[in-house]
Amino acid sequence: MTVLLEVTNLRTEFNARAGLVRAVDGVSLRVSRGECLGVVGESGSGKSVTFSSVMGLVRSPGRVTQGTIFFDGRNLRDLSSEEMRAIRGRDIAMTMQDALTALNPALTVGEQLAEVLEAHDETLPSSGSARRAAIRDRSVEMLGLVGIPSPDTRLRQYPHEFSGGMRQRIMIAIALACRPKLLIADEPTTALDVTIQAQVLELITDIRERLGMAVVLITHDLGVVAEHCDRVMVMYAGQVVEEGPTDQVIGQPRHPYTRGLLASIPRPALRGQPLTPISGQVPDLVGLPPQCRFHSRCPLARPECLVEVPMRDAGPGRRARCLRLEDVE
Ligand SMILES: Nc1ncnc2c1ncn2[C@@H]1O[C@H](COP(=O)(O)OP(=O)(O)OP(=O)(O)O)[C@@H](O)[C@H]1O
Repeated sequence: MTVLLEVTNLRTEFNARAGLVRAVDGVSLRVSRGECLGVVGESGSGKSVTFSSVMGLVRSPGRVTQGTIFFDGRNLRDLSSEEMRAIRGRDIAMTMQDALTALNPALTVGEQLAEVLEAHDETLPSSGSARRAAIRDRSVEMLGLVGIPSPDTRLRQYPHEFSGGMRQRIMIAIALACRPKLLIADEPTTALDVTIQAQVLELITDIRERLGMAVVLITHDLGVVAEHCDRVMVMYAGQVVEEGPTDQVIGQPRHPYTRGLLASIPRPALRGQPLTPISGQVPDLVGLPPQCRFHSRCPLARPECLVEVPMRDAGPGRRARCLRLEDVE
């Protein structure tokens, strides 16, 4: 499979009152065309900031200060904000955790879909009425694709007229309207009930297979990862700590943090369980010394772990950031 997104050594910092917060520190990752990468980790581990950085959506006081972000052969960090705007929506789309705040309350769903299509769909006819008709047809098709009944009438309604699950679907419809090569879905099912959660995820997987799109699924739910992702990346305190094929990482985790995450969840009930592992807390990201960040919570920690730990080979297609990998079997 060819690589679609390749991020190398990404660092994103926030200038906060308490000091410089290194929310993302040396993150490298790859997403191949058509594959689904799961991204897991406790709250505050840097999942959203990593992918907001990829999208060029980090706002002041935040800033990407290091690294390359190659997408489809171009380093996105070299592009102007206008070029990035063109890529967002057309090539890469991101759905946010909260559909209500991501959607514009003042515009109908049809107007919001039309806005995206107007900006990015180069296949639309150029003349007035034919163009309007094509936009309408495409919008109805997109709402149909995400399972909104009576899309014709629903296009004229505003976001508040839809249920939470429907709003998630609409956000996905808008994200998919221009058939992006990559969909980044940030907690696509938070705040949805279990049945709707399953439907939204099925929908993303189904569309992924039909359109050959790559997906990054950011989630707290390892059951969701097990069911939908080819590979998984585990983040801790701004760094990737383990990465590899989903079945292997979940079946035989190598990093003590991943083991902790999994040990806290009874296996048959992998799905729907919150990630509340291991005692202790994620370290404060201000002024962290260059050493293993999991050290203070790690059952295997030794004094020699107080050094900067690189990602290491952990088996075929697998890597983990731990000096004691050989002892974790
Ligand atoms: N605007 C900001 N100002 C200062 N620090 C920020 C800001 N936004 C994010 N951060 C820092 O970045 C860290 C990582 O945040 P991020 O939202 O990426 O975590 P996450 O893993 O996606 O968490 P969650 O699962 O809760 O969404 C936060 O803990 C916080 O320290």
